Order: sequence, then structure tokens, then C-alpha cells
Amino acid sequence: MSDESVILEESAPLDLRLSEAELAATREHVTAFVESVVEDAGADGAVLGLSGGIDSTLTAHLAVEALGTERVHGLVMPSDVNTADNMSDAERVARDLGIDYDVIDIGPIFDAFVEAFPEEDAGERIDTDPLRTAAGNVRVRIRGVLNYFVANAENRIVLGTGNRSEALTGYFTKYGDQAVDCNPIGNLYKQQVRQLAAHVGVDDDLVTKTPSAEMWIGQTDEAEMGLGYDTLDAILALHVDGPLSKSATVRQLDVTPEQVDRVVDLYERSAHKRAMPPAPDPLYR
Ligand SMILES: Nc1ncnc2c1ncn2[C@@H]1O[C@H](COP(=O)(O)OP(=O)(O)OC[C@H]2O[C@@H]([n+]3cccc(C(=O)O)c3)[C@H](O)[C@@H]2O)[C@@H](O)[C@H]1O
Ligand SMILES: Nc1ncnc2c1ncn2[C@@H]1O[C@H](COP(=O)(O)OP(=O)(O)OP(=O)(O)O)[C@@H](O)[C@H]1O
Ligand SMILES: [Mg+2]
Repeated sequence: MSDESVILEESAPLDLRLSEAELAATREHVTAFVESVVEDAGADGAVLGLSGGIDSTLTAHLAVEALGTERVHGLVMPSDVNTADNMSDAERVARDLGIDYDVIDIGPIFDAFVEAFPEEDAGERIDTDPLRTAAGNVRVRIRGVLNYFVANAENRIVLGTGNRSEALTGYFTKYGDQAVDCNPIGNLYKQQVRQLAAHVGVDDDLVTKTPSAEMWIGQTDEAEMGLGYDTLDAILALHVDGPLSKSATVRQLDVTPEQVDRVVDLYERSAHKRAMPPAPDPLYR
């Protein structure tokens, strides 16, 4: 399918589409990046988690283009809160690409974590507020531990799947899905991730799938953030990354001042996630 049909279904307030030439150049740029990160690390290849979502699917496609099937290892890591459809999509991606992959049920690891927790009723409370996000983050971090086990054991690097929209809003788990060696698609807004995915031939149902972290049943990114990705991307591009003032952004896009404030708030509150953990300046040198 062409990337055109994907974008036409959306009513993005700002057209962030790359041209065909830019898509081709981005594809080459990202694959060259993956190749050089692996080579510079002296690694034999890469490992990444496959969720059936578009970020990991596109990253896997580009990794295979960069490294070949033999040097990419996928991990499908279901838990109780993942849908069977997403997990079978993840396996389909690995099979279609022809890469080695393992399916590792993280349920028993998560359960052992909860059982080891000193509060007796933690098990009953773990999937409800206020522990719901904390528990979801545990699932995400368990996947990070497994990625690094494979990376250490097989001399691979861990490929992150984070995109620019997530990075700027802090929409990821600190030391969870962010615990990676590089982010090949880290400079693409979500709209552009979808567009590049369509360009490289990812199946349409994966390109248009509703984004979800699947940290709990029914979670969707857009509901949790309170904004659609098209609106989010537009505000990021014009106001957070770009030079437009708040009022100019409101005028330019069909958005409210509150929506701009929301994005700025997400950006500012997540600064700590984009920086090395700080330490006091040295008193003596
Ligand atoms: N100012 C500050 N300076 C230094 N550290 C600060 C800090 N504020 C919080 N912290 C630390 O950060 C912690 C909170 O960060 P974190 O542990 O990440 O937790 P948090 O940001 O609360 O939760 C993760 C968010 O990312 C979303 N997510 C996660 C994973 C994947 C995806 C996806 O799209 O697939 C989305 C998830 O739905 C949730 O909204 C605090 O508990 C504290 O330890
Ligand atoms: N069940 C899972 N098994 C393996 N890896 C997973 C699983 N869930 C999440 N991940 C990893 O965590 C990453 C972050 O999840 P995220 O939801 O942001 O991306 P995605 O699922 O690829 O795309 P989308 O955001 O559109 O859902 C995934 O790309 C994948 O690498
Ligand atoms: Mg997902």
C-alpha cells in the first residue's frame, strides 16, 4: 500500500508527512545508524522486544534491513494484560521477517515480584489505582531485564523503539522501555513512524492499530495522555520543538490553549527522564 492512503484517513491538524525522497533517505539514514551502533559496540547483532505495535514492528523491519535476519533476535513477552491479538501480531512480524524469536511469558516473573513484596495484600491491590501504574512499570522493566540478559549472553545491543513524540512527553517507563542502547526511530514523530512503516511495507492493520503500552487491560496512549497523536505531534512540532508561541500555535492549529498547556506540562515534567541522573557539582577536584 502507499503511505498516502494511511495519512488520508487522518485529519492531522498539521501535515508532518515526509516526501517520498525524504522517506527513502530516512530509511537509509536509520539503517546506517543501526549498522554503525552495532559495529562500534563490537556486537554480533541486536535484540528487541516485539509487541505487535507499530514502533517495534518498524524498528524490527529497519534492523533487519541494516543487519540481516541472522543478526536480529526478537523477544515476544506476554503477560496477563496483553491481548492475544497483539501477541500473535508480534509473532507474525518475527515470522514474516524471518528472524529468530522467543516467546517468554513474564507472568510468573511478575507474580514472583508481587509475592516477594512485603505487603500481604499487594497481590489484590496491584492492578488497581494507585498501584496500577507502578505494577505496569514493573512489567515494562521486567522486559528490559530480559532484553539485557539476551544482549549480554549473545553479544548483542538492545534496540529501543521509542519515537520523538514519546521522548518529548516522557511517555515511557524510566529504566523500563527506555533502558536500551539506542533508539533508531527516536527522531520521528508518531505520524512519521506510521508513514515510514507503510513506506517499508508493514501490513496496513499494524500501521493503523491503536497505540497501547498494554501496561493494564484496555490502556491506550491517547486516552491516558488526554490527546490524540495527531494533535500532540502538531503541538510538539510547532511549539515545543518549533518557534511558535502558545497563542500562535492555538491560532495555527485548531487546538485550545489548555491542550498546548497540557503538552508543555508533559514535556517539562519529564525533563528528568531525558537526562542522566544528576549529582551535586564536585566540591573538590
Ligand atoms: N523531577 C524528577 N527528578 C528526578 N526523578 C524524578 C522526578 N520526577 C519523578 N522522578 C522519578 O520518576 C519516577 C516516575 O517515572 P516512571 O517510573 O517512568 O513512571 P511514570 O512516568 O509515572 O509512568 C510511566 C508512564 O509512561 C507510560 N508508558 C510506559 C511504558 C511504555 C509506554 C508506551 O507507550 O509503550 C508508556 C505509562 O503509561 C505511564 O504513563 C518517579 O517515581 C521518580 O522515581
Ligand atoms: N508484550 C511485549 N512483548 C515484547 N515487547 C514488548 C511488549 N510490550 C511492549 N514491548 C516493548 O516495549 C516497547 C514500547 O511499547 P510501545 O507500546 O511504546 O510500542 P509499540 O507497541 O511497538 O507501538 P505502539 O506505541 O503503537 O503500541 C515496544 O515497542 C516493545 O519493544
Ligand atoms: Mg504498544
